Amino acid sequence: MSSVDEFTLIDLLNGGKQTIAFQRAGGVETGIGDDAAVVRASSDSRWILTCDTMTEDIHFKRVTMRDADVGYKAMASAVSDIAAMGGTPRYALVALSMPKSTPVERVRAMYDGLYECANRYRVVVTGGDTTSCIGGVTLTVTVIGETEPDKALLRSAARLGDAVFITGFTGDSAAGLEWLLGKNKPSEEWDTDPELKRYPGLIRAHCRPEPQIEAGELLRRSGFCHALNDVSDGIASEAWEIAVASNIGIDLIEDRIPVSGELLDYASRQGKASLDYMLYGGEDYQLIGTAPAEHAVELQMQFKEAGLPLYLIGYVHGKHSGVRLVRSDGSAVPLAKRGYNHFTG
Ligand SMILES: Nc1ncnc2c1ncn2[C@@H]1O[C@H](COP(=O)(O)OP(=O)(O)O)[C@@H](O)[C@H]1O
Ligand SMILES: Cc1ncc(C[n+]2csc(CCOP(=O)(O)OP(=O)(O)O)c2C)c(N)n1
Ligand SMILES: [Mg+2]
Ligand SMILES: [Mg+2]
Ligand SMILES: [Mg+2]
Repeated sequence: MSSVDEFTLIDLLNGGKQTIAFQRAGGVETGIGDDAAVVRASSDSRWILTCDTMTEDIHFKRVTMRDADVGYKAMASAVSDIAAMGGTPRYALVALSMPKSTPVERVRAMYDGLYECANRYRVVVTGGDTTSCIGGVTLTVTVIGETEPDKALLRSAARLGDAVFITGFTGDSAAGLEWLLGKNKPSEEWDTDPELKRYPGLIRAHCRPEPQIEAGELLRRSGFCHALNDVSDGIASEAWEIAVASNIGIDLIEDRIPVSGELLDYASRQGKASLDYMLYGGEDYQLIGTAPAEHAVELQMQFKEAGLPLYLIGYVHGKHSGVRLVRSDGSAVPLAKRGYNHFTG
């Protein structure tokens, strides 16, 4: 596996001849390649289908997340891909694999967290599967959401003349993870230990991310939104996905990307650039997207009325040329398509 990165592997597995005839028929309007698939439900409704997995030691450790956080975040990350399509989450299926020795209290706590998130976003858990395994706990959450015909917000819809927006702070989750790993204390103590308590916002961003369902629905209803993606692997990687899928170029303006006070403080104390966490960290679950520049301010007003932030952080230009970062001095530097990748880093 060492020679194949995560995205090449997905293409390799799903691009073969045998997939073409049957797999691409049957009412599938958007197949593999976006945050979720879109399939025809009825003449006035579309289902949105997605799943996300959380695996012990890859997505969480005992020192980074409490059991309830693991369940909460497994649901939240899958719900986030429904937000990334502008959809409304409806149902979920949960697959759980765990070693035979797992204490029942641990699973109970995970499910408390999982249902807390499901209730918050009005998702009904309708089933799943449970197995034993060798190694750590794995939770896979499949979410089924809904939207109207032709309303799903795709990565491929960015157009020349669009502004690029983001719904909130990024980088906090990656910094929170680094902080928790560095302290190496039981995660149960993250809101009582005086030292851990120093960065509650960073820890919360990592352990209790908020999928942007309300923002996604507002973007869909506004009729202004073109492309949309959720930030699971870092802004750079997600902006690249929009640029490639839409065959356009994106310039992100460094000074416009919002940064939290806690991240600024944390990064400066570590002697690191906050921008590195924001661009390459991941697990933020904010929405990054594009809308025609002439409607961007109106969109911002709609967000303000709904009590939600929306930051304009860049623009779409010309032909496909990847993603660049415009620095304070006006220089534009190419951004690497770097971010979290399961098989390369
Ligand atoms: N093992 C797989 N088999 C089929 N499709 C997959 C597999 N893994 C990922 N995909 C699809 O590839 C696309 C990209 O996946 P991923 O990068 O995990 O999405 P996201 O980051 O939005 O959660 C999605 O459309 C997803 O459904
Ligand atoms: C212990 C630990 N190490 C590293 C990470 C960082 N990490 C793991 S997966 C991931 C990216 C998001 O997960 P992925 O499975 O790629 O979600 P998707 O893009 O499919 O939604 C990140 C940043 C973590 N959360 N926990
Ligand atoms: Mg996604
Ligand atoms: Mg994935
Ligand atoms: Mg995802």
